[in-house]
Parts: sequence; structure tokens; C-alpha cells
Amino acid sequence: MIAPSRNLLLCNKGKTELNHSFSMLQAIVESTPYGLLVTNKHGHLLCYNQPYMDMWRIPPEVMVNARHQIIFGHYSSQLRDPQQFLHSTEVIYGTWLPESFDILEFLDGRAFERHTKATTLEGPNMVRVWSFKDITERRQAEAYKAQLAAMVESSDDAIIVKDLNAIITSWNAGAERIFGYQASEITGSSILALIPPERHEEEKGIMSLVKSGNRVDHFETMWWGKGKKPIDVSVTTSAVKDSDGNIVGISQIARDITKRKESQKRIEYLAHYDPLTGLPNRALLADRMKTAIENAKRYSFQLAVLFVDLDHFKLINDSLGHEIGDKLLKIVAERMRSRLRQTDTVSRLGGDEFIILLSRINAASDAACVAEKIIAALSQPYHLEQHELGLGASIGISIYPDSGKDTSSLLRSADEAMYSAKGQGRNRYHGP
Ligand SMILES: Nc1nc2c(ncn2[C@@H]2O[C@H](COP(=O)(O)OP(=O)(O)OP(=O)(O)O)[C@@H](O)[C@H]2O)c(=O)[nH]1
Repeated sequence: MIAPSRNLLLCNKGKTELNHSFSMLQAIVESTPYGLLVTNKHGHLLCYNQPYMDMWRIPPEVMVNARHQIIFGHYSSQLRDPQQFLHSTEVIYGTWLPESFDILEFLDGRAFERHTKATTLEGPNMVRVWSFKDITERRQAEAYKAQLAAMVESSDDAIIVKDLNAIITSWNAGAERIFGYQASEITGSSILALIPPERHEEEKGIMSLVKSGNRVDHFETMWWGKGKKPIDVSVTTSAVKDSDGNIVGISQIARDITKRKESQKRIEYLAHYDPLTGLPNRALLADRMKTAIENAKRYSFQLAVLFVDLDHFKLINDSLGHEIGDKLLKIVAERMRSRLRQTDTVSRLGGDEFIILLSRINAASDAACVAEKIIAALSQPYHLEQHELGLGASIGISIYPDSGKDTSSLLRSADEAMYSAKGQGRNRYHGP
């Protein structure tokens, strides 16, 4: 800033004629953004510039014939540590330090680098030049950077930065925890080290989206940890830009969602399978029956539903306990499953009730054959702990389309047939 000379470069050398070189010096002093102050050995103010006045917010009248020490009060009221300021300034004058450097922190958050140098002018005049550089913005930027670094390091997520050639340039502690590589091991490698080959195309697609200015949020995929360990991750990818807005890198924030995925799979499993036997449950059976009925209708073939209820299962439960009962149910399930085709379904409705869906039969006699096979398989002795057990089953058969044309009527009809089998003496089947 260059300001009117008389006001801005105040000199006790006023008696001296201003010559050309003095004007030039004046211009230099006023054009610098630094606050400048020159004092003599006794602390008398010889000259100073406008940035100096602005920095200390000193009214000009205070400066008339002032000594440095006199305006210390004005300085001190603005500083965070006035004692340290007074002490260091006294040391500088007292020992006439040739040079010194420190940082002044203001109560309002500003910060200045203070530098002072003792100089000998012509003759015996010793003066001291003080310069003050405003470093508030730099300090704030540094503090912001430090906060950012602390946040990045404390994040549970992996925060990875890579260059435009997919080379990893930054790797935080979260990434170390999730993927198992130390920053020193992986920095400088391609991000593809974390991505299974079959997902490279997917990654390329994301990169081209991001390079064309988009951001890809919470993309769920599977990456590799150390030793090619599969890790389900949700990845947010965005561009890293320089101050001119040019893309200079890519940042990827990856969250480990393995546990969430596992519980999702578990919930899906429980929604469709019986946890004791691993067989499809009523809901999955209903889906499969719906599809099978649609196919049977479309291609005009028959299907069969077999309602299987174990005989006197309650006796086993009551006499040998629930645990043995559970083990028996598992073996029963496995015996039925192993006797059926892949395309058929055996499901557990609950308790000792099972439904077999034969999704395509040529004649009702096919269903009767399967019922006989199942009864035979289930009546084989069971060796459980020290017990040898025998078990019968009663089976009711319904046939699409003769016994019913939808899921519930087919199930109802098979249930009724099963009760008929029970009524006829158990361990047998009854069909339409
Ligand atoms: N161990 C075990 N038992 C179960 C489970 N669910 C139901 N049960 C039992 O299975 C038995 C079913 O008995 P029922 O079908 O009513 O009677 P049953 O003894 O088989 O007699 P019938 O069917 O008339 O031959 C009951 O004792 C239930 O407590 C289970 O998950 N585990």
C-alpha cells in the first residue's frame, strides 16, 4: 500500500531535506505488505509504515514522539501472551540482540511473524528494524490441514487417494485396518491390487464417471484385503481438484460392510429357510409353488403336493427330550431331500410337518411312487446317541389341477388327505 507520504512515513528526521533517494525509500517502505518499524537504541520510533499502524490498530496521535516502550500498553492489550512479548522485547533492547525472530499471537486470532535486526547507519547511529508479516491465513490453513489430517487418521473408514493413473498416493489408518496393508507397503502401488480382476471394468466405469465431473456415492462392491481376503465395501469416489479446479487425483472412501452384508444374508436366509433343518420355509415354498403352478398351467402338465406329518413324534420328544427330537427332524429332512430331484422342493412348515412339491409329474401314480419312497426312507431305523428309533410318516397327496388350482387349495387338499392317511392307521399315504 502506498499512502500519502507525509502521513504515512513519519520521521523524526523531519529537519533533514527530503532528497530523491529518500522518496524512493519511502515508496519502498509503503509498498511492502509487511509492517515496518525502525527504532533507535533507546526505543525511540524513527519511522514506520501504514501496515504497521494497521496491524496494531494504533491511532496516529499515539505515535507522535512516542517511544517504543510507551506504546507497549497498547500492544499488550491485544496479545495472547503480553508477558512473553514484554520480556522478549526487553531482552532484545537490553542485550541489543543482532537479530531475532518470534511469532505474535493476537487475541482476535491474527498471527504475525516478528523479525528484528540491529543495523548501524552512517556514523555512530545504531538502529533496529522491525518487520511484521501477517501469517494469519497461513496459520489457519495449517490448522485446518492438521484438523483434516487428524480426522482422516481417526476415521474408521479407509480414505485412499490415488493419482490419475490409479497409483495410491495416500493411505490412512482406517485403510490399514480394513485391508491389512501398512501405508508403506501399498503406497505407490495401483489401486487394482485391491480389486479382483472381474471387477476391473466396474472400477474403470466409476473412474470415467468421476473424471467427467461426477461423484459416485456408496457403491457396494467387493474388494480384496491382504492375501486376497474378500471384503464387502461401500465406496464413495470423488475427484481431488487443485485451486484452479483441475482434477489432480481421485479420493475413495471405503467402508467395511462385511458385517452388514452377513446380517443381511442371515436375515434373507431366515426369511426363506427353516433354521433347524435348512429346508425352505413356508414363505419360500409359497413362492416356488406359485412359479410351479404358473408353469404347469402354461405347459399343461401336472404337479403334486405331498403333505408329510410324522407319526407319534410327540412321544419321542416327550420321552427322549427336545434335543433328540431336533436331531431326528434334521435326519428326516436330509433323508427326504436326498430322495428327491433337484427340481423338487422339500420344505418344513413347522413342528413335524413337511411339504414336498413335485413340480412336474406325468401321472398321479408318480406322486404315489414318491410317497412310498419317502415312507420307506423314513421308516429306516435312526441311531441317535444310544437309542435306535423307528418312525412312521403319514402323507396326503394333492394334484394340480384336479385337487386345486392355486397354492392354498392344493395345500388344504393335501392336508385333508394326510388326515385321511392318519385315520386309516398312519404310516401310509392317501391321494386323490
Ligand atoms: N424337537 C422338536 N419338536 C418340535 C418342534 N416343533 C414342534 N415340535 C413337537 O412336535 C410334536 C408334534 O406332534 P403332533 O404332530 O401334534 O403329534 P404326533 O405325536 O406327531 O402325532 P400324530 O401326528 O397324530 O401322529 C409336538 O410334540 C411338538 O412339541 C421342533 O422344532 N423341535
